Amino acid sequence: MPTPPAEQDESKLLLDNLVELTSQREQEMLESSLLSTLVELMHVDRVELFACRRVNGSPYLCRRLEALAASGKPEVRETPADGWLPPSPFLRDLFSHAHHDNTALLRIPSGLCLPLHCMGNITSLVVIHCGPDADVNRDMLLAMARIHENFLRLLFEADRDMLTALHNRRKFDLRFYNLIASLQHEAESAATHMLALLDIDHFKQVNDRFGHMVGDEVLLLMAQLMQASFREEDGLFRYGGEEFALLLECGDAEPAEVALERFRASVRRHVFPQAGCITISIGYTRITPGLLPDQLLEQADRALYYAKSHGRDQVCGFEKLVAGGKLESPLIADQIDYF
Ligand SMILES: Nc1nc2c(ncn2[C@@H]2O[C@H](COP(=O)(O)OP(=O)(O)OP(=O)(O)O)[C@@H](O)[C@H]2O)c(=O)[nH]1
Repeated sequence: MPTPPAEQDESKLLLDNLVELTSQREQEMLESSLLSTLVELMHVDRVELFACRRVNGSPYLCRRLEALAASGKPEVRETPADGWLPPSPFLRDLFSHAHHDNTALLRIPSGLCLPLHCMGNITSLVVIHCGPDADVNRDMLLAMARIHENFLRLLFEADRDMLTALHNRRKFDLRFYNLIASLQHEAESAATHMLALLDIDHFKQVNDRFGHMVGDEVLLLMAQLMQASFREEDGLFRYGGEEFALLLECGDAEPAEVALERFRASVRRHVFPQAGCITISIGYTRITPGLLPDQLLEQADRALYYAKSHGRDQVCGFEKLVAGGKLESPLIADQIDYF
């Protein structure tokens, strides 16, 4: 029996949305695609996404995205940040009891709440504003959530370093290039952005004296110390081997310098099992709009090289070294090359 035209339209809409959903390569794009798909398939006016995280074991939510029905494709936009807030009472149970229940779909006063998981944690909540009594296709909704989660896991694995679980070089490149592109478009950025390169001192000796497994453990512990020391929104990456990259945002350069120096001192105080005392050297530079990614990386790398060749266990800023006459200004180098 031929399929009725209305069902054909629904199936085509579903397939088109699945194609779009699965072609995304970034978490933000994947989420925006899911919201827009849900608005279309559920025939609702509004779907929202809340990011979830735990601080000292307690869950917090932050409203991030919303999709609104529009003529043609739904309109997806970032919502103004309200900050991280504890979940409302009817959502609290979700985080305590139903945490591992992958089929949870909650009725809430405004409609439905669909939790999304990645690596065993609820990473976001989707709120579908369909009213309390809407008749919904539960199976289809849950299937969409599972497809989204599978792709999220693939993205998570593609973006992470296997040893430390920090973001990897691929993710760094993407984040760094996007940041530079966004700064080019802002006439004057209110925030200061810093790029720092961090390298473990004499790491070869750790491997040589204690073996690669202990070396690997030092890398893993170093990543955990970084996560405990820097803010959630700071970008922390394993750049390669025993080198890490950081992207920090702050009001001006000084707090970033203080944070880097505080981290260097905390590593120096830390006693690593077997390897004992380990030090790090850090080179950083301000992400000045107009400079290319390679130029900025070279500046941070020159500051790191300076730290390494002047005793290690220190934090050096490129701009300060130039101002102090300890490194040649890139402008002078350019002029020499040019003329
Ligand atoms: N265990 C372990 N070692 C690694 C890994 N990646 C790189 N290394 C080692 O890191 C060491 C880096 O050594 P070098 O580049 O000579 O630098 P260093 O000994 O840290 O000396 P300085 O940087 O000059 O202070 C090499 O021995 C690499 O084999 C890894 O994933 N695990």
